[in-house]
Amino acid sequence: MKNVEHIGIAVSDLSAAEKLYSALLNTIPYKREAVESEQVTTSFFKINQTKIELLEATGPDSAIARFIEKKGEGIHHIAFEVEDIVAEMERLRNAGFTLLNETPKRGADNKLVCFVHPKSANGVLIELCQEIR
Ligand SMILES: CC[C@H](C(=O)O)C(=O)SCCNC(=O)CCNC(=O)[C@H](O)C(C)(C)COP(=O)(O)OP(=O)(O)OC[C@H]1O[C@@H](n2cnc3c(N)ncnc32)[C@H](O)[C@@H]1OP(=O)(O)O
Ligand SMILES: [Co+2]
Repeated sequence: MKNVEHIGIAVSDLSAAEKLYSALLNTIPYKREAVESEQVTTSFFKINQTKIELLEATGPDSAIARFIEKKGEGIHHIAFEVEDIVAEMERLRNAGFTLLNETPKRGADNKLVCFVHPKSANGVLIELCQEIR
């Protein structure tokens, strides 16, 4: 793992959350991006080497919609940057972690991503992301 790439926060109203986090962080989002496969729209703030990713569901089957329904708005996941996501997935599988996708999938912000089940990580949803070079 190289660094904490972003912290994902589930929000019900992305525009309202962007205004709030712009005031809180004293900066504005550097990008908004829809990820249709995840039924989310994301908005990214950059704070030096780490980012905040706000996520709003765009459909009822979205993981974000289910999360907010069950737990309300809040921290949804922690994403770590990795050099080689395929090798990291293999390492984690061999170490007994439950992965939520067999192969890396296209994420936001020009990344390949995969997720580790929260039950494998003390109740925290973990995302691995590798820059698409
Ligand atoms: C990829 C685009 C973007 C990016 O950065 O590039 C993103 O980050 S997209 C983020 C949204 N997508 C995902 O989260 C995909 C991976 N997530 C999943 O596959 C599901 O959300 C899953 C399996 C984590 C939970 O699925 P579901 O909610 O349908 O199942 P349950 O409600 O039965 O939950 C099982 C168990 O896990 C607990 N849970 C659920 N979500 C979280 C969470 N975010 N953090 C911690 N714990 C979570 C839930 O409470 C259940 O626990 P239990 O004790 O049984 O109540
Ligand atoms: Co994420």
